Amino acid sequence: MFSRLSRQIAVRMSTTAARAQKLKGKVAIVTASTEGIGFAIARRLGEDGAKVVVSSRKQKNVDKAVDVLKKENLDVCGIVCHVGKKDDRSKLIQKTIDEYGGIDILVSNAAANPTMGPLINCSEDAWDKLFDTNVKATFMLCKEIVPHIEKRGGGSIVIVSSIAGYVSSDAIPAYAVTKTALLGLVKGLVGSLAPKNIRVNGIAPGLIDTKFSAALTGNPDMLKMALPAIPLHRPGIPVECSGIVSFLSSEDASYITGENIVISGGMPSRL
Ligand SMILES: NC(=O)c1ccc[n+]([C@@H]2O[C@H](COP(=O)([O-])OP(=O)(O)OC[C@H]3O[C@@H](n4cnc5c(N)ncnc54)[C@H](O)[C@@H]3O)[C@@H](O)[C@H]2O)c1
Repeated sequence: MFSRLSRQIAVRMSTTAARAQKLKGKVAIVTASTEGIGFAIARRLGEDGAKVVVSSRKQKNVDKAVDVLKKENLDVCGIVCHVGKKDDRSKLIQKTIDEYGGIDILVSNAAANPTMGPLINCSEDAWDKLFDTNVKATFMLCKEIVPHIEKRGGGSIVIVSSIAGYVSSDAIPAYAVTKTALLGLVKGLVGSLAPKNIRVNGIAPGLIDTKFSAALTGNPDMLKMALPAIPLHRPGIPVECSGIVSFLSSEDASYITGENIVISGGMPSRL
């Protein structure tokens, strides 16, 4: 039985054409994908052959991102989705089914960061907002999408956490705690999703030049202080987080589940 499975996998993986469009026929949802890391991931999954549903909280940002990607001849559509709102999540799933007939890949990328400063000063409201958006919404979206991936015979989930989930952060420690929780969510989901042939992995970006990190990357003095901790001595750019997500979502990663991959220019990660 296993040798037949090995042969099937080898055949699927050895075709050069299949590798060039390794996500052909797959349908992907990427949350918070109208800019930054999410947009780069949506573009890469589209370039690798997937049909992609982009989303974020504002219609005008969704329209703009869809327009840009369509002009690149990618098969995309979009819808507004605030991941913390159940109704928005349901509409995102329904839109994907209506447009593309199923779901194979989920990339959960949305995150909020409403607070800075010492953890002990974090207000209850900020704590709730962080955990609702970053942790609860991620879990609920996985839970709601899993039956659809299962109907397709299996697929992949990638959860975007952060290097801050490993090393915490003096500046944004409460956000860092939510990202540590996501590292655990990846590990925790493996057991219940493996029997459904759904793999779940995570990426943990380091300092990536986006709006999210602009307070640091856009401030030369702060950036100068941050760079010595990064062996590659520069911030990353969003596209540098995209190839690994395509890989993890593809058959090339068919025996990889429960892993969190750090993309940090060499910044050490440990728990
Ligand atoms: N930029 C970095 O240095 C860095 C480092 C580690 C991890 N990350 C993570 O990468 C992911 C993407 O961040 P980015 O750097 O591309 O920033 P970004 O600001 O470009 O994107 C963040 C996105 O999240 C969206 N968002 C926030 N709350 C949302 C909600 N409730 N529903 C839907 N969308 C929501 C925003 O609209 C925005 O599009 C986040 O999970 C972030 O935590 C970023």
